[in-house]
Amino acid sequence: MNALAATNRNFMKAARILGLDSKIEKSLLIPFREIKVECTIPKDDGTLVSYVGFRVQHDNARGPMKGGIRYHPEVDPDEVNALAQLMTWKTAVADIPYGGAKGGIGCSPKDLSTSELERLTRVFTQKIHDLIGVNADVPAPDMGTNAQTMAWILDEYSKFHGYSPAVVTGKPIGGRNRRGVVYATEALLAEHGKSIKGLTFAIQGFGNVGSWAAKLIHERGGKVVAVSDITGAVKNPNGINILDLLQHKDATGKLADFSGADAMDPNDLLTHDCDVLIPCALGGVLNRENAGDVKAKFIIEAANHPTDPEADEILSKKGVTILPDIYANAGGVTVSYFEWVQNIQGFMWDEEKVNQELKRYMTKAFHNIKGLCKSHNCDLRMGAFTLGVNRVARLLF
Ligand SMILES: NC(=O)C1=CN([C@@H]2O[C@H](COP(=O)(O)OP(=O)(O)OC[C@H]3O[C@@H](n4cnc5c(N)ncnc54)[C@H](OP(=O)(O)O)[C@@H]3O)[C@@H](O)[C@H]2O)C=CC1
Ligand SMILES: O=C(O)CCC(=O)C(=O)O
Repeated sequence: MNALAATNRNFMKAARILGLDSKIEKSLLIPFREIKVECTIPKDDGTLVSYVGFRVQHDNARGPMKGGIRYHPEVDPDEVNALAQLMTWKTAVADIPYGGAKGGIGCSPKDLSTSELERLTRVFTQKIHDLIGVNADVPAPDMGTNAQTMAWILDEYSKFHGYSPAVVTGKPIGGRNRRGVVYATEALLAEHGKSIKGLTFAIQGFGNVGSWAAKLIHERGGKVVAVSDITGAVKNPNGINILDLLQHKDATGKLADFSGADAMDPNDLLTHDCDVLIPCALGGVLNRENAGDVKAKFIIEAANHPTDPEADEILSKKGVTILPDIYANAGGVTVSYFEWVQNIQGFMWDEEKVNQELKRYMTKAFHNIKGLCKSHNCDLRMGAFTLGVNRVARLLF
């Protein structure tokens, strides 16, 4: 099922639980605005190449629209739409004053030089600069983009509007705090009388999100027994030394050929023997083909929409507990909110305050979701969706 159909299906399920009026349902399914732009740049050898960029602004009932920008060959309008809608529910679940948006460019960032990426980012910004803004729509990194991409957007945007640091988050200053997935995991495990220490973890993706999750789990005494990226996968039943693996990836750009673990087929990562599975890469990776073979008892959706609705049903029948994306990875946008607030106020927080506040937001959201699971007798995904959808819908009309 495509990402948009799957996201709409989850939204409709939540709308039915909440008894939403069909007119409100319809207005929440239709995005506020969809932008599609042509981005042509000269390559380093002087030849011209054209890309298509998207920004979907889903809803702004709760505040400026917020969401990442993805550079990936599979970026398409339906997927960006789905991701933008998920941002609306995610920011509402986290209870931060934002709506939802998402953007992307259909390109292979690894095949572009740094100066080509810079030109592409600047052209994209030129095309959308009058539709984003500190109080309108605030981009951030997602797959294939990073702090450098955000710095280029800020610089290009500032040429048109004056220096406006709060127009993007995930900028280089101070780096990006990525403890949210681990705080969410701890909240779920505590509910089941467990902790990270001593449990086994398999992690798909070793980029911005996956490498941080792996590092923090390793630091807390969890055993990361399998990790994959696009170049391959590695496993070690005794636990991989993640600090060594990070050094290896830094030095070689890949996980493959790491001497501290055995190579494995990346297709087996999601069904690897472990207590907790954390998808941190693409959407739709858990589907009816592989869901029946999943061995983990817990799935933490650090990626956006990694589980399609058919897999959701299969996994639920198997008794697997899924911590849904709109809560599990909400730490990223919550820290974006802290960055935006600091930029607007011109007042800097220290890292301890960021961590404390993030933990407070994540813990509160978890308890709010659990409360709704109890009152609606539903799973965590519907607990999170009903929480998010209701917080938006109650502001309409
Ligand atoms: N960045 C953020 O702030 C947030 C991101 N997310 C979501 O988390 C997920 C990951 O994002 P992020 O970490 O930023 O992206 P990155 O681009 O930093 O990392 C993606 C990782 O996934 C790997 N990967 C790509 N395709 C595959 C594949 N087919 N099999 C295994 N691994 C693969 C990449 O491999 P390689 O390293 O070899 O390229 C890379 O390690 C996305 O779903 C994103 O939407 C959610 C919330 C916030
Ligand atoms: O930090 C942000 O603003 C957005 C992060 C994002 O794109 C996501 O949560 O999927």
